[in-house]
Amino acid sequence: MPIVLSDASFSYPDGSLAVDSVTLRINDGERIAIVGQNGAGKTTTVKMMNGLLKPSSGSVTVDGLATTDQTTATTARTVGYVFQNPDDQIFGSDVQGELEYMPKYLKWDAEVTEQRVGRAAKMTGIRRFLKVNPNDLPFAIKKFVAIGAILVGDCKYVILDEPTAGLDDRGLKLLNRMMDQLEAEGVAVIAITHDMRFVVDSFTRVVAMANRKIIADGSCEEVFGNDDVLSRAKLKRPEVPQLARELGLSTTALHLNAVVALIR
Ligand SMILES: Nc1ncnc2c1ncn2[C@@H]1O[C@H](COP(=O)(O)OP(=O)(O)OP(=O)(O)O)[C@@H](O)[C@H]1O
Repeated sequence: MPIVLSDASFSYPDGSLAVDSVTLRINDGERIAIVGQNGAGKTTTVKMMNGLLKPSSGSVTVDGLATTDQTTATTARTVGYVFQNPDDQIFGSDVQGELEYMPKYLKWDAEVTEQRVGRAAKMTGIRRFLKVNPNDLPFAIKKFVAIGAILVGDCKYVILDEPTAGLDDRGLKLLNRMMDQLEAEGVAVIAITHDMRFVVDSFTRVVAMANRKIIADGSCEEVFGNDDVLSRAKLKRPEVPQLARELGLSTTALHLNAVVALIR
């Protein structure tokens, strides 16, 4: 069962329209990158997916249930949302406590809690920091604590807001490995990102937003091959496909090995 936004719009209480009539379907186990310039409406769109915001008009359903008919807490159990800034999410005094917050709130038994916390800590590479205060951790590790706290739950959809910001190569590898594991488990990953290299390396579907609307929804090849979309969404083509174009080799090659093969 999917997440379906149908002509969903959202206006903030001050009256400003942030998302204008967006229609989008996210299937189980999909990987989708949502891209577009600041203020395009990306964060508002994903907050509608997990019930943090309810559409002002149109509808948002998660596995067939309208978010307007459910509490945010109920929708958020199916659609996890990892905030862009871990400091907006983390409040536990140690990492273990942070990871155990949801199980305690939902009164899971000790065995299930231990198993889910262990799995989330392993997937996010934070096992050796369980006794540490998150505020004493570097930003990148704190980001993984924030992700881990969401993965403890049994979400079918995980939203990551700017997951690569502040990550080095090691963090990026860990993030990709974690996304591969989620994909293998049939969990959909929806990421908002300004990192176009991450998009071409790690996603198959790209949704581009501009001026509160979706202006493109397709494969990386389709979106990064479309000059009109790139200019309207103010996106920069990643270096490798840009180089392939400038050398007159290909308008669709995205990865270095494809470009090297063309040169050879
Ligand atoms: N709490 C709010 N009150 C009023 N307007 C808001 C609020 N939050 C966002 N907006 C406005 O809604 C529009 C869409 O914002 P949104 O945060 O969804 O965009 P975004 O694409 O996620 O941007 P960014 O990449 O900067 O996070 C913007 O014009 C923004 O100024």
